[in-house]
Amino acid sequence: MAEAEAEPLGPFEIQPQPMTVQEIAAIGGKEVLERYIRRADDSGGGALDVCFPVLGVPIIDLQLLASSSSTAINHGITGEFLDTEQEVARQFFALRSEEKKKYTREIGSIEGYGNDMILSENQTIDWTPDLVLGVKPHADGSAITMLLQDKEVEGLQVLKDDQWFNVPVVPQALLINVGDQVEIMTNGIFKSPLHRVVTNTERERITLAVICSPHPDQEIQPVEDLINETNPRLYCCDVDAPHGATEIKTRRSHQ
Ligand SMILES: O=C(O)CCC(=O)C(=O)O
Ligand SMILES: [Fe+2]
Repeated sequence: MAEAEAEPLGPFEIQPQPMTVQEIAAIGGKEVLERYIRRADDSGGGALDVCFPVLGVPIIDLQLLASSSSTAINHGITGEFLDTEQEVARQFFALRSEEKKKYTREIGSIEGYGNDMILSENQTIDWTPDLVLGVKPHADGSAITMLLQDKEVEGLQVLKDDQWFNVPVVPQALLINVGDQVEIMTNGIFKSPLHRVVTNTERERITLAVICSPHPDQEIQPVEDLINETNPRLYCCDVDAPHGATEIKTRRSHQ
């Protein structure tokens, strides 16, 4: 097929370009051009000649996220649900020891009742905080741990700058603890804190913990983009090697 011949371009008018605001200002123009005038039906908000309230824009200090523990509120879990969870836990621990032992944790399992053994129903322990710790100093081997702490009774302590600090109770907030795996993945930017729980001679304390971890077969290592000349790799990818996940956990719990 023969190619269509291009139509010769006829004379065309050059449309005058509207002046920019800067050009108008430069020649001292005072009149507001029609196209800049806000019409009554322009969307949003009503009159412009009023005092506007200041919007509270939250400031997120990202540095705080790098601190080892943080408290999450407005997490969307209802207070009623959290109270029920805590009540169920309380009821379970109030059962007779032989009942609880039916749910004893099996060797190698992470599910089930029991940690340090109760030797007899009549066993008494002096819970004086100087003598007995509720939970020994450790860092969590998880990626993150979420703790629903007892609403009234403190006990959790975190080691910072060689000093133990009490973690305050914030009812129905979730305490998010960075675990060893996130410490490794962030190449040490987020630190997995050493923590422990002290006992209370007067009052019972119940904390619920949700432990979040990748699959045990999932090899973890620092994110490559976080490693550079100024931030060299702090952890190897092989968990059996020095500074691997296993090592960091044991090193910390023996400190
Ligand atoms: O009881 C607590 O508040 C902390 C428990 C804890 O450290 C843990 O479950 O790893
Ligand atoms: Fe812990």
